Amino acid sequence: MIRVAVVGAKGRMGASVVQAVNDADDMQLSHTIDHGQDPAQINSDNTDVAVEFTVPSASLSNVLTLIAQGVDVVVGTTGWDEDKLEQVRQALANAPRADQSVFIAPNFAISAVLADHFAAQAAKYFESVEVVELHHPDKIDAPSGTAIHTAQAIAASRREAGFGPMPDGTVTDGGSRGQVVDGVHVHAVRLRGLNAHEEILLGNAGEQLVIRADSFDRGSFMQGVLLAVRKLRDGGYPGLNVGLDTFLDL
Ligand SMILES: NC(=O)C1=CN([C@@H]2O[C@H](COP(=O)(O)OP(=O)(O)OC[C@H]3O[C@@H](n4cnc5c(N)ncnc54)[C@H](OP(=O)(O)O)[C@@H]3O)[C@@H](O)[C@H]2O)C=CC1
Ligand SMILES: O=C(O)C1=N[C@H](C(=O)O)C[C@H](O)C1
Repeated sequence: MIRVAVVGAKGRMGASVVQAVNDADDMQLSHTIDHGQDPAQINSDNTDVAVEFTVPSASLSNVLTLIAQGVDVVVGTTGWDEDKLEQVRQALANAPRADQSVFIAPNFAISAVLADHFAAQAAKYFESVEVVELHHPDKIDAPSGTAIHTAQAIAASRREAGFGPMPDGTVTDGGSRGQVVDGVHVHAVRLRGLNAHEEILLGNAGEQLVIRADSFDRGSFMQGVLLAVRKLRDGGYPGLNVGLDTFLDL
């Protein structure tokens, strides 16, 4: 049995992970931790893998604590940048176990991971690309971590293809052109009734391709979360890995 701890267990995602672990034949829940509780209760004597879904302002500290406790960590919380990722790499270099793993995924839903992958492939064939993400209104960060990741993948693909900036004659902008991530405009919609959705719009003169992923409920993320837990428990992914495509044959 894989012993799994959940950090952020009372949250929307954390509660779904608790249920998914309880429903899995090969896993047992070791600890549930939420705001105000010390994640250092989790250690390598009681837990194999900790799953972390909290808030961007708390996630790095939780992950560093769990690394020091000798536990592998699967992280779904957003808000990661290169500086934070480097702190995780440094902590792993000094971790209690030589083969310790941290796995971070901007999105655990296969539809979103494939949309991201296809968008990067398609980006080198289109003059214009913009990203629209649409979420439930309780989400605290915008744009979504997934949309930032998608925009960065599109930008890398365009750079590789030797593309310059996209055509854009905008002169006045009160904010309606969205946030520019690595040269790609990203727009965020917050609407009651939505869960997690992303559209990538790609345009050439006279044609358009739209790639869209919809997560209608949080169950869509659970298969990816459990896959990551099993992969880390089986070993073979020491250090820091980012993105569910790490485990997929894309
Ligand atoms: N990678 C993926 O596939 C997905 C990622 N996400 C991301 O996951 C994160 C969580 O989302 P969601 O579950 O909707 O958010 P919620 O606000 O529902 O849950 C966050 C939980 O973390 C708790 N929390 C806050 N600070 C700490 C702390 N220091 N230690 C432990 N627990 C803490 C909160 O408690 P309290 O409210 O009392 O402060 C709350 O219970 C977000 O960053 C979101 O973008 C979401 C869906 C999918
Ligand atoms: O907060 C959410 O709900 C989600 N957050 C992640 C993100 O910001 O990309 C993943 C998914 O979009 C759901």
